[in-house]
Amino acid sequence: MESILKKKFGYSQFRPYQKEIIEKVLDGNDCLVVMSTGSGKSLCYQVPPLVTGKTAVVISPLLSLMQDQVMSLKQKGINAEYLGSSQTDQTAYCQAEDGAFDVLYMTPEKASLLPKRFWSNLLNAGICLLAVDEAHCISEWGHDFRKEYKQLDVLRSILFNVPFIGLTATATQKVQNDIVLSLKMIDPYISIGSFDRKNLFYGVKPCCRSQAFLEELVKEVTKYNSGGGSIIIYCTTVKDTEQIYQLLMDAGVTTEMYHGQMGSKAREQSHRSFIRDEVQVMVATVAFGMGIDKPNIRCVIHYGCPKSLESYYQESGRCGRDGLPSVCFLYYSRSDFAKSDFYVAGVHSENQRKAITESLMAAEKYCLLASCRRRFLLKYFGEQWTADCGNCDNCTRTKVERDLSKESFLLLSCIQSCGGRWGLNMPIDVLRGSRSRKIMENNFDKLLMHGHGKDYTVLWWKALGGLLIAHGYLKEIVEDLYRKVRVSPMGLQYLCSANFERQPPLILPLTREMIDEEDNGAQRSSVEDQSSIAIDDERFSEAEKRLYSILLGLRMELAKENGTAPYAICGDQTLVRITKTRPSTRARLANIEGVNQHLVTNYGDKFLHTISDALEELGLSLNGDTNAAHPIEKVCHSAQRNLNPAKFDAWKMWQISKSSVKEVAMMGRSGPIKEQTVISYILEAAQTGRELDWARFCLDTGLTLQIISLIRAAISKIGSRERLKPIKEELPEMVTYEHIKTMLTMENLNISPDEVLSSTSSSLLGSSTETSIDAMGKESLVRKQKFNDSSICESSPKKLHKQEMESTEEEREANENSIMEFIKAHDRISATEVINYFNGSKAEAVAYVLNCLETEFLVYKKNGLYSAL
Ligand SMILES: Nc1ncnc2c1ncn2[C@@H]1O[C@H](COP(=O)(O)OP(=O)(O)OP(=O)(O)O)[C@@H](O)[C@H]1O
Repeated sequence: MESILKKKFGYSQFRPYQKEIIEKVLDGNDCLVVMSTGSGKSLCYQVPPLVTGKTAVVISPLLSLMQDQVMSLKQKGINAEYLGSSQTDQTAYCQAEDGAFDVLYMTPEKASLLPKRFWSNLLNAGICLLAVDEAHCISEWGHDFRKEYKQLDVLRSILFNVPFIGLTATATQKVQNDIVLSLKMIDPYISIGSFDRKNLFYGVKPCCRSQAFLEELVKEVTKYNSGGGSIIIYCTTVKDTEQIYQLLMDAGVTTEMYHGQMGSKAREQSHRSFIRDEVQVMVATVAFGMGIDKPNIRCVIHYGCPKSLESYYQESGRCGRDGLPSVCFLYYSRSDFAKSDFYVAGVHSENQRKAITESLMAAEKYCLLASCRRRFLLKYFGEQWTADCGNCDNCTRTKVERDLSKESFLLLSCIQSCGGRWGLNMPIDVLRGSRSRKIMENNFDKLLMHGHGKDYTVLWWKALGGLLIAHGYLKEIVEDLYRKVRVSPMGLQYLCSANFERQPPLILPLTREMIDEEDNGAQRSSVEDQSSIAIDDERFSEAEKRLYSILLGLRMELAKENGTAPYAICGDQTLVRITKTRPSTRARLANIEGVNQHLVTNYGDKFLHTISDALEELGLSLNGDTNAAHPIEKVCHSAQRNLNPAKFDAWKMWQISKSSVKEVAMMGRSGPIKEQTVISYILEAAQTGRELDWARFCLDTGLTLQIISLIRAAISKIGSRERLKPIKEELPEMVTYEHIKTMLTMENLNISPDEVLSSTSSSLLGSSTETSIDAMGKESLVRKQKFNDSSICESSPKKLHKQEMESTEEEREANENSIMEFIKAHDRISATEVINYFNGSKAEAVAYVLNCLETEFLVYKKNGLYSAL
């Protein structure tokens, strides 16, 4: 399975839950998968057909989504197709029933209309699973119920022995039960992952629909747009969509628009140009919801509160699917919360009407919150999360807290005196001294607190109401589809402990609305400070930024040539890794996380040539930061610790000014210092998170692969790496304390010395080896006689060590098969170990075969260690 994962998808390891789910499906179990948006659910049904050679049938709600997925899979060399009304290829149907496709998508309508003969033919050819994507659509309790999904149960009796998988990102317990029952699942394996999307920043702000606000919004979008990523602005109405689209276009931001009143051709066109990166900004209604599978959306803005918290989670979840930091903003106005009548119109089922009203209430609460938004979201989906996330507006904003005992007492006692039969409007009107007919009829003008709340606006009181609900002093219920607010037992307790003159302190954080209201709405129309959340630019140098944009151009060109979307060629994060790594060979390219075999075979040479052509002008070297090839778990330890000026100077001179250790030693702040001291200063800088060119550092300090293996042998002999002295005592004089410290520091920082040193030694091997590998392309596995070519690199550091080995051990010669066998038997083995083992062949030749095996996707290297694929 791992081999399929790397070859077809370019990934070196499964994400949490994926492997278990795939194994369960392969064992024939039904499965229910509830995992966050962008967590990688699709892989759970895309891998089994590649393992079994049988078709996976996938039910998906939208044609556009199916088309995008098919396009993406084709770029991975996976045979995929969809059946639906817009399928123009008539042969697709016949091929589908013959089992010609690995993955076959269809809408629920299509699935229930296909004749039995189709299914029995496909069953004969082989079906490995039936996946129901967006499975929450099957449930009336779900936020997006679709009646066509209900008919899918007929397939159960036809596909009796085929495992069914239901997949969704949003399912409460009720919805989960409904999915299992509706799909007639038998003892399903249920996998529920976290709903947390760590890379997303959540922000909310009240807005008024003024011209000034819209202008601010346009400014904001323009700013994000200049950062390069894609943006979606979701509007709640077609009118808003058209207005914002026009404003953006007038401001010179090339934008697409998508809503239900557009013709299907126009919508398709709009969708396509957004997906293909021809435009960066999309203004849309939620009609442009589920179908978006674009990984590099950096910002999702909701202009207007969505109809439910589930929808918000789904729609904002389109953001940052490639795992890079991205932001989700929600701009609401109070009138958005009064739309439940509109949403329930035409819905006959009482259950569904209640579910819709409650979901809107949850979205309202999310908007009005003064505490951590992520915690609220996760709690809503049943996850316990106690800490503040530090990655939402409420966590990052300086909290303004105040004693609101007087105001809270007034509101609580007024709600209690009004009999708990109303929403917030009535008690607030009483507090503000209204003499409306309703108030007079109910004698509420006689209440003690009547008119005592005039100092604050209606909106301020509503915000306080929301705050008291969030803190448990009030509770909101839905009765006969009306929202009512009552004092909770905790609120009653508070009322009992207080009276009109004196109340115990009640310190609460002010919500943004309250602050804005107190400032007389001075900031209400602006989107201001949210923009301070900068998207990490991956810490590119200027030259790397230019290379990245050249590679973006190449990807776009390749996508156009192949009629596909740039992200289907490879994701942005993969492109970042290619930029940082700057591979010189197909093997190095293949090794990069996210690069699959299809890319290497079809576009590999174009990438390599583009990189090598650009480098000279940009002043960058080939085979740059080889550790950037894989996702690195961030090393935090002491990363933020400051360095003292002498250490910082030493690091700066070496890393930035590119001086040698010797030169730095000569130019110490207060006179020359020892080279050993310089080395330890630089290593300390690396430990505090500063960048270091490890390849140059190893060269400068004389650390070689041979020394690394000697140090490793010494460590394994004494069984500890804690103290340097015993290690040093096991080693020849030539190995210094600085060598040992450097190797240990690299390993502590999760940097593989083997990887860094193989890259330096293979660049030392000169271009003849590299070119011959490239020129031989796909059938390039090396022949035996090449190994004995003694002209290659007489001075390789490995040679000395190999001579030592040769004198004591039998000679083992390397060839493609013997190396493969060796790696299979010793999973996760370093290049040095392979080279040392094959003592009958030259080190360079062994490295060369390893390179070729890697290009062929027969072996895979991670953290400098090889595994067989
Ligand atoms: N094992 C993996 N390693 C790295 N990336 C992965 C892995 N599995 C999936 N991905 C990537 O994660 C992204 C999201 O995956 P996917 O589209 O399957 O999400 P999803 O869970 O179906 O989301 P949604 O519910 O929003 O449709 C894709 O770009 C996919 O290629």
